[in-house]
Amino acid sequence: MVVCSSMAAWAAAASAGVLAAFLLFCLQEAVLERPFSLRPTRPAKDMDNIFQLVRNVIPPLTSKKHKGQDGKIGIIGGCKEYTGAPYFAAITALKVGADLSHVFCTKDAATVIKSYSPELIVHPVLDHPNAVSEVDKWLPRLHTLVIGPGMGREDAILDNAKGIIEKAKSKGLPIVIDADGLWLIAQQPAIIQGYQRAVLTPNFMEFSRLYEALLSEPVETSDQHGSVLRLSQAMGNITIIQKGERDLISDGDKVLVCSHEGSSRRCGGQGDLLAGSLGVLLHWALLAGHEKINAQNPFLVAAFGACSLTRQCNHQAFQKCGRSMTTSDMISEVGTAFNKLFET
Ligand SMILES: NC(=O)C1=CN([C@@H]2O[C@H](COP(=O)(O)OP(=O)(O)OC[C@H]3O[C@@H](n4cnc5c(N)ncnc54)[C@H](OP(=O)(O)O)[C@@H]3O)[C@@H](O)[C@H]2O)[C@@H](O)CC1
Ligand SMILES: Nc1ncnc2c1ncn2[C@@H]1O[C@H](COP(=O)(O)OP(=O)(O)OP(=O)(O)O)[C@@H](O)[C@H]1O
Ligand SMILES: [Mg+2]
Repeated sequence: MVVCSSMAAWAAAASAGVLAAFLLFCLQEAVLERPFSLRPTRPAKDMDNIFQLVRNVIPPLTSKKHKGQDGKIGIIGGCKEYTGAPYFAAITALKVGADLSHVFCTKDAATVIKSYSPELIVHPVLDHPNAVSEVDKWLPRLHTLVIGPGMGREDAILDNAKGIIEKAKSKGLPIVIDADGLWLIAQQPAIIQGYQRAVLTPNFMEFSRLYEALLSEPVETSDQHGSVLRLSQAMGNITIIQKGERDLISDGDKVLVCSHEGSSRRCGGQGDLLAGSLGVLLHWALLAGHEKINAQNPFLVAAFGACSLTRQCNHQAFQKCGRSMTTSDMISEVGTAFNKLFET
């Protein structure tokens, strides 16, 4: 599921004099790569079976819990043009296993999003003059925020998103930043730089924008591992998922690769599904505690879980629908995909 195929990573490991160790863990199903680390590269056997680490953080379903304990997720996004993206993220959070999913969107988008699903709680506040305080009231009751799907790029909304991020940071809330949230971060990286309870989930374009903003040079496309590692370091070791043919995940120290089989169908909305599932898995990974994840970085464990789940949903939906597959078809697969990967 996780591969070591980068020539650059190979060369870096070899030059560090640890080729034997590198070869050893390349042979295993799931490996972790530490290319370009200034410290000696060493195999991380404790993270070899990362699927198992994801399984370990899944909360048991028991009769002793009350509503909310398995996750209350907030999505910041949804405007006149984009109502699908926040819906995909919010409904995926519920289908993965969160108890409550809130969407904070503009007034225009709220009725539309509500009409997609009675399961979502929708707040038409994002273009309100008091948007930041309206959302702030809810933050103590949320476990994770996902900021950006379908948010749009209007200055007033981006300003509100900035204010919401600041409030969330002050409360130590885990934050996923995606889509237009990443547009904001590319303009003003300091908003999130150094806040290690955040995960950024850029697609190809979003990654390029962030990289150029932070490192003042174009992305080195022949060196994907090094690029994601450098960007994470420049962001102050925030976890970054670079989505693509293979998903590269880095916390500035390690690089994980998720190449779980998906399909060649690239309909819009798959990234939104990833962001919503990540919101829940982050909460679970942080709640589980160090022992359950062998003292690994919970943000890496959750990120790997969300990438593999998204790709498995894509794979299953494509088997059924082929070219007509859309993100809604993927969402119908969340339950079985989750079971197959993490509960069997
Ligand atoms: N149903 C809905 O409501 C949905 C709403 N969404 C929402 O849309 C908003 C904008 O998000 P985004 O991702 O479209 O914006 P951005 O990052 O500027 O990329 C746009 C352009 O980049 C290019 N491009 C992309 N990949 C590339 C590659 N590998 N290699 C090369 N080029 C590549 C490609 O350019 P093109 O080929 O069209 O010229 C693409 O069109 C945001 O709010 C998001 O949440 C979506 O979530 C979908 C579902
Ligand atoms: N070429 C590819 N082959 C296989 N899987 C891919 C490929 N490109 C992206 N994916 C997968 O699709 C998912 C979404 O990535 P993508 O780059 O489409 O995000 P996005 O552009 O933000 O999507 P959205 O349309 O929701 O905004 C990720 O899980 C990623 O692994
Ligand atoms: Mg996207």
